[in-house]
Amino acid sequence: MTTVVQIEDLSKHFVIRKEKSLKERVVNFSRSKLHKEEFWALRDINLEISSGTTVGLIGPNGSGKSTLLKMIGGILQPDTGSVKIRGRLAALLELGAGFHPDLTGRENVYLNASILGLSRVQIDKYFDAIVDFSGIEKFIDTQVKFYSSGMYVRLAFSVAVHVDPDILLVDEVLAVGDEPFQRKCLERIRQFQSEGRTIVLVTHGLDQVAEFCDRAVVLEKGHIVTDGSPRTALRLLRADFEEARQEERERALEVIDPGRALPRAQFTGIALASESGQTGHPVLTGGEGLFIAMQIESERTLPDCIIEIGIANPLGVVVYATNTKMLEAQVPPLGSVNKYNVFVPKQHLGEGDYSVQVGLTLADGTELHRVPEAGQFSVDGDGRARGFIRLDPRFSVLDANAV
Ligand SMILES: Nc1ncnc2c1ncn2[C@@H]1O[C@H](COP(=O)(O)OP(=O)(O)OP(=O)(O)O)[C@@H](O)[C@H]1O
Repeated sequence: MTTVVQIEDLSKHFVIRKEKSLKERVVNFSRSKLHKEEFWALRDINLEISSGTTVGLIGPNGSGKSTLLKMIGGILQPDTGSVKIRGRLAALLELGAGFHPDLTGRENVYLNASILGLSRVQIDKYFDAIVDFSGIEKFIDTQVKFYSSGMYVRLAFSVAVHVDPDILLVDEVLAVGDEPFQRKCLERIRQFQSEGRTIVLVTHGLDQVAEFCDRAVVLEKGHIVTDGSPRTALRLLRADFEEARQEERERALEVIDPGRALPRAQFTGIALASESGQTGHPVLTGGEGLFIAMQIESERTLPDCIIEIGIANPLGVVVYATNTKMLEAQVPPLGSVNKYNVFVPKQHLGEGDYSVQVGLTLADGTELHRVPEAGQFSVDGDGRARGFIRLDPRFSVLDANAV
């Protein structure tokens, strides 16, 4: 496979202008109300993308994903380092990028496609297909400043996929299209994949990354923190999101509950085992049951706690969840160290990898602790089916002489 995008030591900084406080102005004898601050949106990025791969750029808000995509697309210039591209590139970046608001849809198709490298004759040839795919023929002679955001994206995506690109860059914008159009776009992306084109996708739709990408690059604060299989990247990113959520929750609790009336109680140990005694990351075969052992430590006695357990698939979708209240299980008041065991006999999960998540709440639903990836296990299949549940269908022939 050849390298079609080569990024070396790439950095990009922006200058943010902030309003000074009155105190700052007095202390610095300054008349200006603004002060400038340098901000590195990307720092020392090294990335190689091979032809025919689909790469998802993911990460929290403001981590630099769109900036990186714009630099691959040549819209932004690097402050240090370089971006080298091999092949024709089409980009669907921020809303309206590449479109002139005062021109009509028709004029913009010609403008945009010619910027992307198509000749007038080629655009004439593709014009009807572009408009047809966009589904906005009624508005093609309207100035695009009167378009809704969905109409913009419909036309822009349609141009991008008709200019025969080797590399397609797609930012989150697809999300503003309606569901049928999004489905159509994703089908087109699949077609591009089968044709061996390269796609770089920025998205917050983590399920989409798991479904479409061969590789996921996680950005945080302008740095690449993970680069690898979507499963691993998603697991780490979700764990980071959960950690950030817990920290935010702690901070919010400090504000509403300064003396910390809310008790500290948390899971201090989780272990999984198969019915046959395999521990660590057990592999369950033939409907074998699963044991989940857990330990909770609490700083004080707590009555009426609810323990939750969930099983999630590799995309993070919870395929099963329950709690001690739903199970009508008695949880004695929490002491300082508490040990429990949950046994799931005869599980009916389909072949694949799963994770166990646990949570602890008070009876009123107040969350005390949650561990999204408390343990992992796999289920072995017998090759008779795909999917997340295991059924036992029976096939029978009703009439074989109909023809
Ligand atoms: N033109 C600009 N001027 C100043 N700062 C900018 C500019 N463009 C981006 N930034 C800043 O750079 C950082 C990275 O922005 P970027 O849009 O790349 O993040 P992102 O990961 O795509 O975020 P999101 O998920 O919210 O779309 C942000 O803090 C943003 O405010």
